[in-house]
Amino acid sequence: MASLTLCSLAFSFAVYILWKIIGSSRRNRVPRGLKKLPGPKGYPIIGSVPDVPEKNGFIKFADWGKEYGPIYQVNLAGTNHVWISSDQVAKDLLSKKGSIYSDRPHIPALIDDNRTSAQYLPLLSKNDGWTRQRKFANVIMRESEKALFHRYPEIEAKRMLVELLDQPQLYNHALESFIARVTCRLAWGHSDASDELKQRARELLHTVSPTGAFGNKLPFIMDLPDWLSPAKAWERRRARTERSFFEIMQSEVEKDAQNKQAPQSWMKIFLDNRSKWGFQYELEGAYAVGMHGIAGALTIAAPMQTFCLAMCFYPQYLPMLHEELDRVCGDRLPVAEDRPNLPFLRAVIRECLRWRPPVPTGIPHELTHDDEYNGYHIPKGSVMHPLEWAIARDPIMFPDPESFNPLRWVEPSYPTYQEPLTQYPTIINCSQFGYGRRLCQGQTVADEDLFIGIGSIAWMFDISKSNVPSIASSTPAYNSIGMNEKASISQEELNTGVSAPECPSMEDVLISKYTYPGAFPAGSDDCETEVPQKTKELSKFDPKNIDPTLDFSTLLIAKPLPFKFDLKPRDSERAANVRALFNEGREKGDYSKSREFWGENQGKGRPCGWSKV
Ligand code: HEM
Repeated sequence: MASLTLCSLAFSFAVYILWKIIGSSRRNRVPRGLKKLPGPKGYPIIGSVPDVPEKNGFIKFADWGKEYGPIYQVNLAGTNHVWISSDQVAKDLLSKKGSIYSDRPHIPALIDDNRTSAQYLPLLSKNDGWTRQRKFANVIMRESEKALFHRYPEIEAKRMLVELLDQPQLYNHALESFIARVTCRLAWGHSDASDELKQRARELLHTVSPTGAFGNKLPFIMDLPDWLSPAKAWERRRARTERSFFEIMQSEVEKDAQNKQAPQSWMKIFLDNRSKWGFQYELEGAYAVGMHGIAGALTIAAPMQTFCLAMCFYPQYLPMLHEELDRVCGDRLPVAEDRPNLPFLRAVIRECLRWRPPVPTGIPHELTHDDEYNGYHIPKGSVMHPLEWAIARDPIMFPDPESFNPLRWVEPSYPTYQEPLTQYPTIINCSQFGYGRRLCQGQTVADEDLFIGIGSIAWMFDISKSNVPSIASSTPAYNSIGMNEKASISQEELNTGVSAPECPSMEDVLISKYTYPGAFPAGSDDCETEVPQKTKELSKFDPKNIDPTLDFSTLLIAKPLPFKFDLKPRDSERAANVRALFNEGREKGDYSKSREFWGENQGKGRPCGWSKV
């Protein structure tokens, strides 16, 4: 049996390698009169894979951009990847030639083909499924924007602030929960499933990230039977759980709608106009809505975490933000209508996205026909990366690009300044949302969440680098309905050190990424038992030399890893007001408790449930 297993493994691997060699030699033929794009030479078969570090690989790609120019190519395990570090080149190709540059590459680690299965809109090929789902997405986004997102961000901001007051050391958890609850309400009308949504987002991110699932590194393992391939079995369970979750959510909203009790949501819009969308089967609507939920839950917390980081390392800007917020809002929290009057808040948000782009490598497009650019040949099938990290660091457009400087958006002497200040700066249509026909569809949701979320935190708190460990808020953690009492995201995201002396030090937290993250219940006292152990891999990494503002997670959506800082209410009156507002909301039934979907231990050992990531 064992030898049979080994033989089939060796055979699959050999076929895979042969296929890669044939494919790559075909692609290497450059038509007469054209040049090959420059780029690193790499090794036979595997190309430049060993030269790309797992951590902050985007910096390596940006460095190659400085060496080889604004467009270059790299062979990664037999696939031709083209990296673009200039906004102009990205526009010339991905936008102006959108008809051939708008496909998506295959993601081998997914159990169903991302290009054709109509499950993952952001990953679909440029086909009919993509067209009809994008049309649907346009409608749901327009409707939500018209309704000021049903004020969900403002409602949830109060709960987030109370969580931050009570347990500042779990700031990452509070920020992630804020985003997941708003997105959950937008998708299905209530926040009950926000923990589940976070977990679905987390697992999917692992599967689709080149540095995540094993199946993306060694695609042939996805062709083996499940019993021979634990990574494939893991993915099958993830996909089954995702489908089941989306089905449950759809059928619940349908039931509520029949009883005339369904609040406005993207799902309700789908159900109210079912025949209009042209979806092929009922579940396509469940996926179209669910995927927007996941896309939101994945991305928007990253700039909020970056905001905390920036305020610690560039403290000169927080008083300016406080001044603007106090002048415009006084003793109340910011609301949607304040947008035209808060240009500096918008500048800070815009700068967070530029300084630390949430998707630093961009989401790749695939080229469907051979093309030519400035005398260079770009072969069909190339995976095209608008490298956000480098694009946002163009020194002409962004002088002193490594510095966090929101003034570049509000002072006329900077090239990025734009008027009128009632509208600009804005994050809408910035390069961090991509290019051409695949432009991000959730921009307005992200804009609103960040405006209200970051605005509320800045209105309420002083944020500063932590020098001496201080004691957490004297108010005991709020443990009643509506507050989040359990872990729903990884240790990496929860295990922060804000103002909690007994929690792991920053060094411990840095080291923690080398152990596999597990759940760390919010509110649990035994931080010490969770201090991660050093592992062998630590030899690759010296925590003492890392720039703390560059300590990011390694998946496709890069988030600053938790770090230690002080988060203190600016005055007790604000804190009391927000608590009173939250209590009022609770009494009205505005805040529901998060719900478990898969039974005990999040479905451990069952066909559906949470998987370790
Ligand atoms: C700060 C937050 C966000 C960032 C930085 C971001 C970034 C991106 C990027 C870079 C792309 C790929 C664009 C391209 O291929 O050229 C994308 C696509 C997409 N985003 Fe976002 N996004 C964010 C929030 C959201 C939200 C809140 C939603 C939905 C509620 C969303 C839904 C989508 C969808 C559906 C696509 C796929 C479009 C397509 O492939 O046709 N995004 N996003």
